[in-house]
Formats: sequence, C-alpha cells, structure tokens
Amino acid sequence: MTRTPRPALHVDVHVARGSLHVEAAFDAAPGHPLAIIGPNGAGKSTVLAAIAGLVPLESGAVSIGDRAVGALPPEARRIGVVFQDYVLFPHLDVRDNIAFAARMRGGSRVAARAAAEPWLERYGLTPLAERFPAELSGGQAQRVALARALAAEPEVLLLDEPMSALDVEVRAEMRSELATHVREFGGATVLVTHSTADAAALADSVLVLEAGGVTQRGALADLRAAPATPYVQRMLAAAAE
Ligand SMILES: Nc1ncnc2c1ncn2[C@@H]1O[C@H](COP(=O)(O)OP(=O)(O)OP(=O)(O)O)[C@@H](O)[C@H]1O
Repeated sequence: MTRTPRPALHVDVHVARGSLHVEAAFDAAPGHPLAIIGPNGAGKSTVLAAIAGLVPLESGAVSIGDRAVGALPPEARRIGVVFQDYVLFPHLDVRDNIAFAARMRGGSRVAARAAAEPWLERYGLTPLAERFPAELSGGQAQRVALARALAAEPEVLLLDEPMSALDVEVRAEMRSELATHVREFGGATVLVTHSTADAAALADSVLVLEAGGVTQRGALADLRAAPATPYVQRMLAAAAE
C-alpha cells in the first residue's frame, strides 16, 4: 500500500476540567506513537478530548502539520479516536459501523458499504459483518472501533485505554495486533494507558501526566534510568514485579 507522508501533531493545551487545570505541551511525530501515562484523574483523557475537540480549550493550540485545528469542530479535524469502551453504534451492524465513516464524508449508503469492505477484510471482520455490537467479544469490538476510526482516513489517531475492557487472556494478543495496525497507520498516534506493558508494546516514548501537568517525557528506558517523580518510580517498580 502506498502511503502519503503523514503530518506531525503539535499540542499545547490548557483545559479546565472541574477543579483540575490541565496543561500539556508536546509533539507526536508520525510513526512514533506516544503513550500518556499517569495516575487516575491526572487529566489524560482530558488531553485526548481536547485534541479531538470534545472539550473546549481555555487557551493554547492544536495543529496537524501546519494546519491549526484547535478551533475546528471534531468532525473537521481528521482525527480518529478509539475510546475505552469503543462506543460503537448499537443499532448498526459491524459493516454499517465501519461504513459510517464514509457516510460522514458524504457518500451514499451503497458507496459507503462498498468502502467498508476492504476494512472488514483487513481486520478479519468479514465473518462478523452482520453482527451487532452486543453480539461481539471485547476484542472483536475493539477491532471494529479501530477499523471504524481508520476507515475515516484520519491524519492522527488517538487511543484512550484501548485495552482496558479486555480480559487478561486476550490482552496480550490484542496488544500485538494493535501494535501492527498502529504501525501500518503510520500517522501521529497518542495512546492513553495505565499499563507500562501497553506503552512498551505500542509506543516509542512516554509522557507522564500528574495532577494536570507533564512531569516527565522520554523513552521507558530513560524513565527507568532517571525517574523524575515518586509516581514514575512506583509505576516502574510495579511493572517490574
Ligand atoms: N465531564 C467532566 N466534567 C467535569 N470534570 C470532569 C469531567 N470529566 C472528567 N472530569 C474530572 O477531570 C479530572 C481529569 O479526568 P480525566 O478523565 O481526564 O483523568 P484521567 O487521567 O484520564 O483519569 P483515569 O485514569 O481515571 O481515566 C478528574 O478529576 C475528573 O473527575
């Protein structure tokens, strides 16, 4: 498959979320996925939501390449999002969930369904095309959510805890499958996770967010060599157990 060069994502967001003020500035280069790790309530999902345009910025900017998208509505940003619980349309079967992306771009129902076929095939979903989300396992639903996000041909991919709804037994398998798809996508990718194993498998570098602020950024090896905060130290110690 030929691939056009993908733009980088530039983020500098200030967001008020309840009593928490979230502030994060970073770049994500195409083909070098970045994992955001941090304790519960640190603001990780808020950062993704701000990039996607789902929460307003107090100030700051989001750009994809040199295209400023911070003031655009979510559907105009060309950002694909896979949420923790996948958020598939319950009343649409797998084919129509994936075809939805093409429908959003203005295609007919027939054309949108035709456009969904290669995605169904690539993700091993053809045998499940007529099933509804309630009839899918967690791993299958995750695959559909990812196919749906990528079928919209986004420039940037955001993954919010993509593995957290999966059983431990399927998690390792899905992790390597997801790593393959993220590599194939090749665009700027930001992943929120609690798991250093996910970060190690899926991302080139890690951004640590604590209480709304960035406390460290680097490869996992850099964090291990010099953890910047007690949280980073504890997280890596727990992962080593
Ligand atoms: N819609 C909302 N309105 C007000 N406050 C919110 C909203 N969503 C989240 N918050 C609060 O914002 C803070 C950051 O939440 P966020 O979900 O971004 O954290 P997180 O790091 O992703 O947490 P977790 O790891 O638990 O998913 C939390 O204190 C949360 O309670």
